[in-house]
Amino acid sequence: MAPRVAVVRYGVGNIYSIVSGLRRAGAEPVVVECIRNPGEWDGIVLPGVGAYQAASARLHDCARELGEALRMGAQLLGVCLGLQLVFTEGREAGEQGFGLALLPGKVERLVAAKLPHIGWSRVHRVPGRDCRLLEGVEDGEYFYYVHSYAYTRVEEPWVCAASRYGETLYAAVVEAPPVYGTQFHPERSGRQGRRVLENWVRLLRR
Ligand SMILES: NC(=O)CC[C@H](N)C(=O)O
Repeated sequence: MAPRVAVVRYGVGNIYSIVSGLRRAGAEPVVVECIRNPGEWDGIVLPGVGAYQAASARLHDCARELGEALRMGAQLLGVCLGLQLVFTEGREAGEQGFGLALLPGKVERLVAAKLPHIGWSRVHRVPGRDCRLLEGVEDGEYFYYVHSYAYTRVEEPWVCAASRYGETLYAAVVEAPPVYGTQFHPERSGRQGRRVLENWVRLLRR
């Protein structure tokens, strides 16, 4: 039985590449506006397209049920914007927005000559930290990014891999079970991205 995964649609961008990536990774993805039946889900994905403020406003409408689903055993995967929404707050377009605060800290603007960062960057594990999403992936592999903001407290124990863009070193992979996230887009990162999704799906109860 394929694990059931809710893909929360809060942004305006195309989420169907993450839906097909999850299906290829062995899950049964269902696009939802909000989490209504917390016990129904083995996994919840916060996809990575859209603006922080709009997404956080929509997501707060179902933060309670999302938290209940995690308490009932669902695993969370935040992708790009979705990872950013896991933290306490984010700053985008000069405004302050509030995330789900599942992990402490804020998302900040990258320091670089050219933004957004659109393209492939190397992802390096943080030495000594277990990174289940990167199992079977070579250290220094390239993953695809589209962002201007990131979580930069790479010294925190839940950051298990990092990338650098411009002058900013930032979290590429975050793991604090049942919360997982990637700043890159695994669904747009070829075979190594597919492996990341397979690793996450494998964590879900059957
Ligand atoms: N892909 C995205 O939606 C990017 C997330 C966020 N808007 C950022 O610029 O970092």
